[in-house]
Amino acid sequence: MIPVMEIFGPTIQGEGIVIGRKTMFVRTAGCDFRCSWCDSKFTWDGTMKDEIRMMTAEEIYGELRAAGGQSFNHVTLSGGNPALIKDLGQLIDLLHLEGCQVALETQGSKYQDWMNRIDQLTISPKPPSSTMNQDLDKLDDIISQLDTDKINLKVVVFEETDYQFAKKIHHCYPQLPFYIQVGNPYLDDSVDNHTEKLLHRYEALIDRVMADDEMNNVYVTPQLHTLLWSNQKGV
Ligand SMILES: C[S@@+](CC[C@H](N)C(=O)[O-])C[C@H]1O[C@@H](n2cnc3c(N)ncnc32)[C@H](O)[C@@H]1O
Ligand SMILES: Nc1nc2[nH]cc(C(=O)O)c2c(=O)[nH]1
Ligand code: SF4
Ligand SMILES: [Mg+2]
Repeated sequence: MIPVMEIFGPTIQGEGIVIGRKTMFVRTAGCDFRCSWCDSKFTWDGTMKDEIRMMTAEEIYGELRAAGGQSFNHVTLSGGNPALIKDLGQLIDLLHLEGCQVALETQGSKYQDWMNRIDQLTISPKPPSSTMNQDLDKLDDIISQLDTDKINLKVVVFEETDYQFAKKIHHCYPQLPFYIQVGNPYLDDSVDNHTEKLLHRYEALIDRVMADDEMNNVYVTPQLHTLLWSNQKGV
């Protein structure tokens, strides 16, 4: 069984290596981290615990089709930390059988043997501003068990210490595609539009990377969905 917090889409993947891709989302409940700026706290802080549903892979697939019809062939699994859930392998296999590609977002704290069956696996180690103390040996152990052609790294940056952390991670794994993503501090879920402020922060991060001759092989990205829809749920 899989603890599901929400199923939504089709929408665009707003982040990372498949940014812009038409995709459905399955968001699992529960996380082993507590990032200070987590934009999906409702997956772990108890405020929406009544909405968690224990579902089989078949039930999730049925709901994806009910929401998206035939209008998708890509599904993103996020959370919370979907890597906590052993049974997710059944959903990944079913989605593949049904002709869908599968992406997954995780922070690199847990390994599952289904990870090598993900088409685009994004690992997003947490920088100092998150207040998490990412175990870099564990991260290394996980990365060493994965196919390098399937994984990419994404580090969120709010401040200079985060930027230095991002650099360190990139230089540990120069062979992996590296995404540096601007942090969003505007986490209220009102429909207030924070686009202009977010674009300023994005531009500042671009300037930082452009001036740095040790960060040439990187992608600097915003959260596209956040520019469009702020931190609304379900988009
Ligand atoms: C909500 S997390 C869920 C998956 C997994 N727990 C993780 O952190 O990778 C999905 C992505 O959103 C990023 N994220 C979370 N809060 C953010 C924020 N306030 N600004 C920018 N990115 C954020 C995370 O770093 C991660 O890359
Ligand atoms: N559109 C959209 N793109 C996303 N990329 C990563 C997301 C996430 O919360 O993991 C996310 C999300 O919540 N919505
Ligand atoms: S690891 Fe991901 S889901 Fe968990 S608290 Fe951090 S950003 Fe949120
Ligand atoms: Mg999100």
